Amino acid sequence: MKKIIIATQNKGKAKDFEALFGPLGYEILTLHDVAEDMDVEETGSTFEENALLKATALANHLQTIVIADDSGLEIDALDGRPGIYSARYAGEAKSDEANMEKVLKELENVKESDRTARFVCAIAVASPSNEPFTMRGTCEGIIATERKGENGFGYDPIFFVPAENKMMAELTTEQKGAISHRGNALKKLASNLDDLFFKA
Ligand SMILES: O=P(O)(O)OP(=O)(O)OP(=O)(O)OC[C@H]1O[C@@H](n2cnc3c(O)ncnc32)[C@H](O)[C@@H]1O
Ligand SMILES: [Mg+2]
Repeated sequence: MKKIIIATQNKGKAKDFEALFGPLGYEILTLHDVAEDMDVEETGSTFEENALLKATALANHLQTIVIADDSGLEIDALDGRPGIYSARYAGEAKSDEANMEKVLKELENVKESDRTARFVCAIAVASPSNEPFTMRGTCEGIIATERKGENGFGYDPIFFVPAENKMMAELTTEQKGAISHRGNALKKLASNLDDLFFKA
């Protein structure tokens, strides 16, 4: 099977990518498979900058083409926070539970019509020989007042998707991929995957 390497430590993201790439005939490898110890500092000020940092570091290390994803949740009532700090919003321990708790508390007195938010995903593609590039996908939603659903990861249990009339964590991985920020970013790449990764 053709393999695509993703520079991520996040198992939830890896699962999303497996559902997106699997049907196209690709197997996913992550940092756990190819460079367990690699931890790139996310010092950029945008999703794109951070995705480029992660993809370029691993592409240089492995001398092959690599994808990275930098993503997060932008909440309008919080001026776009947690944004690029989504993974560590409640502290360096990177706890999904604590992050959701913090968001729910900050929105305690915010009415439903003002709880609009979006997931954002920047995907970077880097290789040793070509200029790296990025693409962005988004997914609009509303922050609920309590958790619901068992699927997904991160903020999925508090993110209501009006288009599906369900929480993100109530969707299957396949359903999520069809409407998610990650799926929408990848759609821009999918048409020329083979050209990019497996040029004869
Ligand atoms: O950097 P890597 O190793 O890829 O893993 P990470 O979890 O640190 O990833 P990011 O730096 O891109 O931070 C993304 C955070 O945004 C949130 N997030 C991103 N995509 C999400 C999704 O599809 N569903 C729920 N939360 C998501 C979640 O808290 C992630 O930890
Ligand atoms: Mg990260």
